[in-house]
Amino acid sequence: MTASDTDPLVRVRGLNVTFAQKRLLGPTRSVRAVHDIDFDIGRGETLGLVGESGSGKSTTGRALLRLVPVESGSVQLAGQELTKLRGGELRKLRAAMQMVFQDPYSSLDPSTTVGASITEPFRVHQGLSRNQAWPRVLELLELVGLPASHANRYPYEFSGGQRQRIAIARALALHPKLIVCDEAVSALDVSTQNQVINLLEELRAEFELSYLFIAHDLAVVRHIAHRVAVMYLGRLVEVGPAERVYERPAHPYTEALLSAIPVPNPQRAGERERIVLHGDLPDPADPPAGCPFQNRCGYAMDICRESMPPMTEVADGGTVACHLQTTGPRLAGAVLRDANLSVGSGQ
Ligand SMILES: Nc1ncnc2c1ncn2[C@@H]1O[C@H](COP(=O)(O)OP(=O)(O)OP(=O)(O)O)[C@@H](O)[C@H]1O
Repeated sequence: MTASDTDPLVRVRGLNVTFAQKRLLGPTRSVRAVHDIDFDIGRGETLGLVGESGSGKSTTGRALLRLVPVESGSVQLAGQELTKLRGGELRKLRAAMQMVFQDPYSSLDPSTTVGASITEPFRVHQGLSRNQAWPRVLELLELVGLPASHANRYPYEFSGGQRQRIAIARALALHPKLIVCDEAVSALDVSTQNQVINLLEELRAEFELSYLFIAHDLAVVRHIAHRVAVMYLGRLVEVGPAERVYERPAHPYTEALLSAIPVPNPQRAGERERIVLHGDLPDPADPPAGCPFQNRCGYAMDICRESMPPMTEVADGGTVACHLQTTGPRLAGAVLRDANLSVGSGQ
């Protein structure tokens, strides 16, 4: 099957990932980390994937790259089904899809110069010697804003932001189509975060890259995502154009995540009520009945405890899995609060 330029680069349908978790006490249990999710990523598009720790974001990113076993569902890259690939075909795929992690220390060998680390993809995938790959390494370092002369330095000689640039340089080596950035800027201070995000943005525009940009914090994603997908307990609960999601969240969980972002303009500070989510994310091995968010949702109705809401279209863009969309008032911030539904508000 071939894909036209207008088809999405990535097409995920009905993706499920289940882990067997061994426990010290008690039998091994089965945890569905990703539950029947669908999404697309366009060519040159950045999809932000947000949600609390444990919601299944990293597992989703890893499943795209086949770094965790896919239980069922379809993942296509440019029209090619990836879930059935083996051996050499899988290695080719790994060149087209790369991952940048939160902690580049884990991906950069501390005892190897960064230049030598960046030669690795050329050696493994293209059979080049270190000398043959070296000119490309120098180009890549300059592309990510580092002097080529730093190629002979070791990871510990760089700051966190510089190490992340090196990880990005290595990810770019084989001209990928998609980069999964898994909390790639989360450990950096805000100004370094902005610099790395600006770099990612420049590279996206120059090479028509697509990103799955994973972060637990909606504030980080705001500056880079064209669309945002919100994940809760292994499920996507809302997907939509970034502007709409930030201005008019359609899911109470998205609204709560947004309410935790400080409002930069003090004159607007009173406009957004802080919504405190009580309790932790439920145990994914023992999810609540009905909607997975119902036991923490200030708007929960009887139906929410009984049945899983289907994904439905939001009038001004995207989709949401929430009974409010079909039953009762739709969530549109102030509208719901005016309707005097209970919102757990904090300080
Ligand atoms: N290799 C694994 N073996 C067993 N369980 C796993 C494994 N990886 C993830 N899980 C479980 O899957 C669920 C989702 O984890 P995942 O890391 O994908 O979430 P996340 O949203 O990325 O959170 P975080 O930001 O903390 O990484 C969690 O319950 C986690 O314990």
